[in-house]
Amino acid sequence: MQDDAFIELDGVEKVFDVRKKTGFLKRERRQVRAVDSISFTVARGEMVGYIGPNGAGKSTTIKMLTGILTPSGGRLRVAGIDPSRERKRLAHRIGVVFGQRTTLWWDLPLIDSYKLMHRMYRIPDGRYRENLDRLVELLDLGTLLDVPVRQLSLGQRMRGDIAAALLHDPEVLYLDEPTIGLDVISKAKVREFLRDVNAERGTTVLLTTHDLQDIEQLCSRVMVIDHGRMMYDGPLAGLHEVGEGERTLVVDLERELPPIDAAPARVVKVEGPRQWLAFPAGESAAVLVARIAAEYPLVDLSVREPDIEAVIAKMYVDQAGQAERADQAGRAVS
Ligand SMILES: Nc1ncnc2c1ncn2[C@@H]1O[C@H](COP(=O)(O)OP(=O)(O)OP(=O)(O)O)[C@@H](O)[C@H]1O
Repeated sequence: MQDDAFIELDGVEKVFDVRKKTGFLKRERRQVRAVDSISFTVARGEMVGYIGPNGAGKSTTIKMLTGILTPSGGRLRVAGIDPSRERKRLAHRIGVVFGQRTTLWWDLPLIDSYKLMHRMYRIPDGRYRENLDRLVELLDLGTLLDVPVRQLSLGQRMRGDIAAALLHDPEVLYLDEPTIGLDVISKAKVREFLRDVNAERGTTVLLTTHDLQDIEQLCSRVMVIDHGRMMYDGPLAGLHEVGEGERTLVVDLERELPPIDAAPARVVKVEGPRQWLAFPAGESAAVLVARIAAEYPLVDLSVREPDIEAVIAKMYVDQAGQAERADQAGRAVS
């Protein structure tokens, strides 16, 4: 592992047991491998994007990093601490913002949530006041402190949540969709603030988002996860290589069996009798299927194009479309 690694994951897995009702009094047990042998390190002071399609395993990873969930396997450390074993000790060193949910008290004025956090985190009085003043100024919260949280707009609430996550000077900040639903101006404010916190305080930031502009404007590195597996870890500019040249064959066998042996295809995931095989795009799927069918009890199959590539392409197309529409609107006005 890197010496300056602040966040370290080595072969981390999370498997959920899911029970599904399949009939009257009949339930079927199934395992969902939400995070599948993920390894990465983040250095102190780095700002890294963590992206992927819905259900890819991003939130599950963040929940393990905060200690809310215990990994099913592998090794995970944040600031040298095992999050699930020492959740309280870690809580003093991390800040979390879930864009879709608030950590603030809904019916209380914003300032009362901060006062409660002051006590909960046992922040020394001087430090609390200094941080509060700085955050109120930077996030433009002055006129909002006496307003009950439920009366805040989404953008105001988000700024309130970000301040709450930073009051105790955490060394690492996990942001799960911090700009979701915000207008262009609020997005710009939040991004500018995060850039400053990272630059001035050296706060390590892990950012989950569906908005590639968040990544473009904030992160020099991006990690892409799909079906619980790391697909890409590198600069944003290299993203177009993700998934290029590979397709996936999803095979349903009659029963659970050891991973299928069909080189050059390789098994990338197994869930009960279902196996996922990645194979070079240039190979014939029909030949591969015939080979597997001759040796294994095949029930069903499908060929999938790389999901992540499609998702990222879609993100780019959506954003290019938005930029074009904004451009056209701007031209119409002028
Ligand atoms: N508590 C749980 N019990 C069972 N399955 C779960 C649980 N939490 C997550 N999962 C499953 O694990 C997989 C990964 O979910 P996760 O929420 O981590 O994805 P995500 O990448 O954050 O998605 P999104 O972008 O939609 O928030 C999904 O298949 C999800 O249904």
